Order: sequence, then structure tokens, then C-alpha cells
Amino acid sequence: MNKPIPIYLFSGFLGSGKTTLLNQVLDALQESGKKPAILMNEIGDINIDGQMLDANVPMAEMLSGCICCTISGDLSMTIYELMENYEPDIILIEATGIANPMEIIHSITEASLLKKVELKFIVTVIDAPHLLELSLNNKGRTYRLMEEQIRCAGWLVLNKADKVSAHELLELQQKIRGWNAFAPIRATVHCQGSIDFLDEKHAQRDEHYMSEGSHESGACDHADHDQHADLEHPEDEGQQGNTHAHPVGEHTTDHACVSAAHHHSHEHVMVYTHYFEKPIDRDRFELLISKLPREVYRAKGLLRFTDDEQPYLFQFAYRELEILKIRPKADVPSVAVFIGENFSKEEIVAAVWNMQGD
Ligand SMILES: Nc1nc2c(ncn2[C@@H]2O[C@H](COP(=O)(O)OP(=O)(O)OP(=O)(O)O)[C@@H](O)[C@H]2O)c(=O)[nH]1
Repeated sequence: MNKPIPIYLFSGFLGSGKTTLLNQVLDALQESGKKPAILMNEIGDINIDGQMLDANVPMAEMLSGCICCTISGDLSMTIYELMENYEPDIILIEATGIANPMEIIHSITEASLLKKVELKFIVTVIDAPHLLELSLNNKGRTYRLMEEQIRCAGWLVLNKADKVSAHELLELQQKIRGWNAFAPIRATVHCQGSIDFLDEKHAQRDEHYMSEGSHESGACDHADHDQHADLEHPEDEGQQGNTHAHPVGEHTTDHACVSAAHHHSHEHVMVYTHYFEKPIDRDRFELLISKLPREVYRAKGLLRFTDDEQPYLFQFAYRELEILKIRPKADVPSVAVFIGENFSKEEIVAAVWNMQGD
């Protein structure tokens, strides 16, 4: 009898290091002769992170929504198609940073009705300095979402350890242990040395996630199911020229209505996507990023600068900007995606146009 195809689900808040981890997992799997396939989910309408991954690995993209709610109905079919088309022996799913992994488990269970799959692990990547900052106040929607992502995990990667002190790292480990008593915690920098969840000896650890009963047993205890009732919904301005902004969750489908009965801790998150028609000035771009309002906590994109023909990938996570020269896998447009909470889209649009000198 054929063994079920293992699925690894990567969760963790925006910019915590999921793609960084995924890259290392891919390298390790390929070295050991495995044939992985990837499913990437992005809340924006372009898959920037996919440009960083090995072009030879089969990849399915689910864009403009979150697989834990707005487009969850498509997940089981996408998994099915990946398996039909590529016959992988392992599937890696990178959820959006705002996904509640518990909601995704239902769709994976659904996929197991179509094809033989089993969820091996939920691996949650934690941004150490970000969690530290939020834990000082012990409140806020992002903080609660992080808590849920941690509670649901079978493996925890406490990343960006270079950004906190040894004492703070210890404090964080204690806090995390309070939320999740069982998952191993790997404190790392750039997710190095944290992928031993691939070892067969750990393989059975997360088996209980495939059984519905585990929800009730407290593996992930959602105490606050009515949280979404008090969320503000930023006004969607719709499309304007080459721009696109929407609060995550605007694409309401029948399925989303069903899952809206569950708790969604991220309806306040907004995305604004800007496509550039011509190369931009590098210094002016860096200035723009340095002046972004605090409400925009994540940005990423692909850019062409006036001083170089090669495209660059930029990453902005919690006030840190990284710009890398890359060779994109496909002919991708120059684009920047801005993600945050309740920010003024008009302010960002004006700043971007101003930077371009238009
Ligand atoms: N200082 C520091 N930066 C890191 C570390 N790990 C990752 N980064 C940087 O953090 C940024 C975000 O990393 P990603 O791997 O793209 O994070 P992600 O979770 O996939 O991001 P989203 O898909 O947007 O949610 C990148 O600029 C990484 O280089 C770390 O341990 N320390």
C-alpha cells in the first residue's frame, strides 16, 4: 500500500523567516534525493518569495488571499493538482504570515479525502524581537495571532536571535513554553540548524493534528472566538491605475462565509501593491522606506534601479531593509507590496509617486 505523502505547514507572522527556513528545507531534501513540491500562499497578488526558491522545484501559488480563510476552499484542490501533476514525495506549504494554522488543518484534512496525504508538522517561525516588543504590552491582535500560531505548532523556530540579548531569548523561551508545552524550540539566526523536524525520529510527533479530536483536546485552544467582532475594517479604495489595495478578507466567497464563523485574527491587515513602469532611483527608494509609517510593518518586492539593469529583491521587516541582486525565475514586473495595519493607502501612494518624481 502506498504511504501517504507528508505535508509540512510553515506558519509564523509576517517577516519572521518562513521563506528563509523553506530554502534550507529544500536544500536538505534535495540533497537527500527527495522530490519536494511547494505551495506558496501570499496575501498580495504577486509571489515575491517564490523568486528566491529553486526554479526546479514544482510550485503552486495561491495569491490575493489567505488559505486559512478567504481562499481556503481552493487549498485541497491545489494540493490535489500538485500531486497529480508532479507526483512529489513531500509537500511544503508556506502560509501567509497572518494565517491561523488551525484553520488550514481543516482544508488539509479535506485534501486527504482526494489523495493520500498526512500533515506531518506545523512548523511555526517566531520573530524573536517582534514577539518581545509585543509581549511588553501583552495585548493586540498581532500578539494574539502569534500566540495561536505558537500554540498550534509541533515545532518552533525562535528566529532572529541575533536581535535580542541572551537574557531576552531565555524570557521568550519561557513565554513560548507557557503557550506550547510540547513542541521543541530551536533558537536560531536565519533559521540555521532548525530543520531536524525532517528527521524520521520526530516524524510521528504531529500525527494527532490530522484527527479532528485534537482540537478539543487543547492542542490549540482558541479561547477568544468572538475576537473578530471588534475589529475595524479599513475602507477598501479599490483599484486605481497601476495600484491595488485591499483589506485581507475582502474577497468573500461562500466558503469564507462559512469559515467566518471561526475566529479570524487578521481582518485588520491591509495590503497595497504598486507596480513600477520604469526603473527607480535607489537612494530615493531607500529614503521612502525609511519614512514609511510604523503601521506598515512589512514590505517586499522586485525592483529595477536606474543604475543597474539587473533586478533586485527587497525585503523590509520591522524597520530592517535588505536589498539583494537576484535572477528572477520568470519575467516578473517591478513591484512593491506594502503590508500593515490600518495605514493610509493615500499616504503610501503619494509617497511612491513622489519618489518616482511623477
Ligand atoms: N536579522 C535577521 N534577519 C533575518 C533572520 N532570518 C530572516 N531574516 C530576514 O528577515 C526578512 C524576512 O525573511 P523571510 O524569510 O522572507 O520571512 P517570511 O516569514 O517568509 O516573510 P513573509 O512571507 O512576508 O511572511 C528577510 O530580509 C530575511 O533576510 C535572522 O535570524 N536575523
